[in-house]
Amino acid sequence: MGSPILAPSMLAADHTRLAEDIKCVEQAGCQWLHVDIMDGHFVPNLTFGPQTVADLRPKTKLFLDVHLMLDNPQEFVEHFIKAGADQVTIHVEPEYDIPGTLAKIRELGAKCGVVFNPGTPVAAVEPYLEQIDMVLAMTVQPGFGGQSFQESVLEKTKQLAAWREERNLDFRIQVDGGVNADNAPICRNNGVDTFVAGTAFFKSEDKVAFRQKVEELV
Ligand SMILES: O=C(CO)[C@@H](O)[C@H](O)COP(=O)(O)O
Ligand SMILES: [Fe+2]
Repeated sequence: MGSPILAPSMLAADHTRLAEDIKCVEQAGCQWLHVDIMDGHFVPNLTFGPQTVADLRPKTKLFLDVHLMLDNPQEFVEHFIKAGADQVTIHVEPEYDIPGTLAKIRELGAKCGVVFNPGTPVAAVEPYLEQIDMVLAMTVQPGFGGQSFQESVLEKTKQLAAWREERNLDFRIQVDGGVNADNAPICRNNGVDTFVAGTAFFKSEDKVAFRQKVEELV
């Protein structure tokens, strides 16, 4: 299990002043920034495109963790990696060439991961575990920030952690949706090492303390 990492989600930032809000993420001592890309088809919402990532890239050294919520991610991974994404995660629910897309992400020099929704069986990601750097277990239905954490998903992160250990694999296990400083400990107890937090991070008065709680430093 990797050391705990907090990845604040840019979705909950002020979209008219992204560069300033990203400075808050850096000042909190974070290493990662989670960037949600939505297409209005796979999820009923729209967010950012490759241009946003390209414009942010020279402004920050944060590890850009790009979560693609697209029906056709295979058509966009190259654009996001060329724009500066450090890692790209792709959903397993749409029909497309998932192993080929993961291989393409790696060839283009980024880390890769797979994502599954709360209603998707954990078995859907099992075929890719040897090919990835991270599995993202959604703890809300994707599309919007500010929803309630679905604790039942942690049975699946526990299963992922068991597979990781039994097979001597080395992927991170991330949760995304409704994550806060109160539910981070139960996530950690179920194998999670990477925590996306949008609303809870940006609303917290003391962002350094928030990070320290989630990363188990206090
Ligand atoms: O991918 C998504 C939503 O689809 C997330 O990354 C959200 O941005 C998390 O926001 P909070 O639930 O933490 O407010
Ligand atoms: Fe996300």
